[in-house]
Amino acid sequence: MSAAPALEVTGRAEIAGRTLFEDLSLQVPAGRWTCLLGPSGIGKSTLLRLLAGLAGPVTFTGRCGAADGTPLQGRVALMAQDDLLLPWLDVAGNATLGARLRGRRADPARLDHVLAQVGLADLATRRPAELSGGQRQRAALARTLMEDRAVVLLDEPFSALDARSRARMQELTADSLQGRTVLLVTHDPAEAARLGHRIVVMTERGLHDLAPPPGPVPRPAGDAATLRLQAELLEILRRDAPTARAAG
Ligand SMILES: Nc1ncnc2c1ncn2[C@@H]1O[C@H](COP(=O)(O)OP(=O)(O)OP(=O)(O)O)[C@@H](O)[C@H]1O
Repeated sequence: MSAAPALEVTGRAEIAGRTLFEDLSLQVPAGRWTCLLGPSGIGKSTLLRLLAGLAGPVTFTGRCGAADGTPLQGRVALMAQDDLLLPWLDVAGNATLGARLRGRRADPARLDHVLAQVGLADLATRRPAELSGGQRQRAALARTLMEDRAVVLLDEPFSALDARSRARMQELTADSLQGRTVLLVTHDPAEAARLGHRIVVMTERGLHDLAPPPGPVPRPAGDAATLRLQAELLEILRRDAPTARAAG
């Protein structure tokens, strides 16, 4: 894996003739977890797609990419909100798709390890249609972990999981992605408070930066400072428009 770079997105974006954000300035520190929250439709997934080089219908003006100026291509993995599993491939085939698309053979020992980590070792030969929503999401997570990239963009990666699996997958992912630059989009204040070295709320008025609780991630869910931040985040998200200031 190459060294994990810091990321930056500075500029404005428009989609279908509508301004999505203006004068946005987001810095994502190198080798850390940044959690991004905000109301539905504000542009969080769009930011991830821009960083992944998938602009789609978005017109973006500004700087978007690694702060070291080197293209992110080949250094970034995106786990999209939609699991994007190929229906004709089984779990193992989907998890190793990236390697095969690059004309390589995935390391079978690593595949076994990752599938065991996400709890899908016994379901490796199942097709997506034979999986539950949570199992599909874990298959998509396995594919992302198999990519072994320095920059990992996660769009609500644990949203379909039951509480127990969610806690386990948060811990596994935090452990597996140590030292990488991770940008995690989530609607869950508890998740952000557990996992974020940096926590940013995106609103119509801009970015709102919150000080993370002390301690290494993943923080214990019942930790007093983590619970306090969770409550603060919930309050901010319930308010329509928190005081905005550029996160930088
Ligand atoms: N292909 C498209 N054409 C037109 N508008 C789009 C398209 N894709 C997304 N949008 C609009 O862009 C805006 C931002 O979408 P985006 O998916 O980035 O929001 P989000 O903050 O990630 O929302 P959520 O939390 O619901 O996933 C939304 O208003 C959405 O309707």
